[in-house]
Amino acid sequence: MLSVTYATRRIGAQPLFTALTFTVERGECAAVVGPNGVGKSSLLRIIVDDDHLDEGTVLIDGRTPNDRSQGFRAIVAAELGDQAVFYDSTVREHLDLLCASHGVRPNVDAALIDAGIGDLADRFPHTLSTGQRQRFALVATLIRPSGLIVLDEPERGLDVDGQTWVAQAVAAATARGAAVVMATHSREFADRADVLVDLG
Ligand SMILES: Nc1ncnc2c1ncn2[C@@H]1O[C@H](COP(=O)(O)OP(=O)(O)OP(=O)(O)O)[C@@H](O)[C@H]1O
Repeated sequence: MLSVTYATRRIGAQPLFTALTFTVERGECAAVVGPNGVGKSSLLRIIVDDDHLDEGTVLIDGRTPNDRSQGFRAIVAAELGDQAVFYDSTVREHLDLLCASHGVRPNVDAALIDAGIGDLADRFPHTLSTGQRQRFALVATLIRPSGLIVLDEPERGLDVDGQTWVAQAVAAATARGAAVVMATHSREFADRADVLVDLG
């Protein structure tokens, strides 16, 4: 599903990572780990075509990332901590709109209940707490159809129950055949991953 080959990214003359090579198959979860500033988010941004490699290749289902392509956007679902929201649409309305744009009608309320925020469906996203908003952002990423799910520190801001929910949601996604790649500072998430990409 995701193939990263001899990938090198530099900031100025300074290499972030060099000749990085790994693959993530459908049904697998990869954890990208390493200290602050080592290049985890940069790698994820390259995968979603929001940044570029200096050398090497990233292929998703054999194709170079291209966020202008509808086909690419249909396959890749990402939560990189930069979620924008409409000020006057509720949590449920955001998810209904997102699902409609992907041509699906899942049970939005059930997904919110599963994420522990079933009581927040009629709230505006900007009124949510940090952890509630993170759960909402993750539901938005996980509820739509996808083949590759890209998550930047999904544990960010979450309490223990929230982290347990994310772990279960990621396991459910891989069980249905999606590939997941996540940057994480969670030892537990890293230990559970099928593929470990250590940039440290
Ligand atoms: N557009 C940019 N211009 C200059 N420096 C950048 C740019 N993007 C990233 N960097 C630098 O690249 C390095 C890696 O950043 P990145 O966000 O990928 O790290 P990270 O491993 O995700 O860190 P953290 O664990 O803190 O989230 C940092 O030193 C960052 O300042």
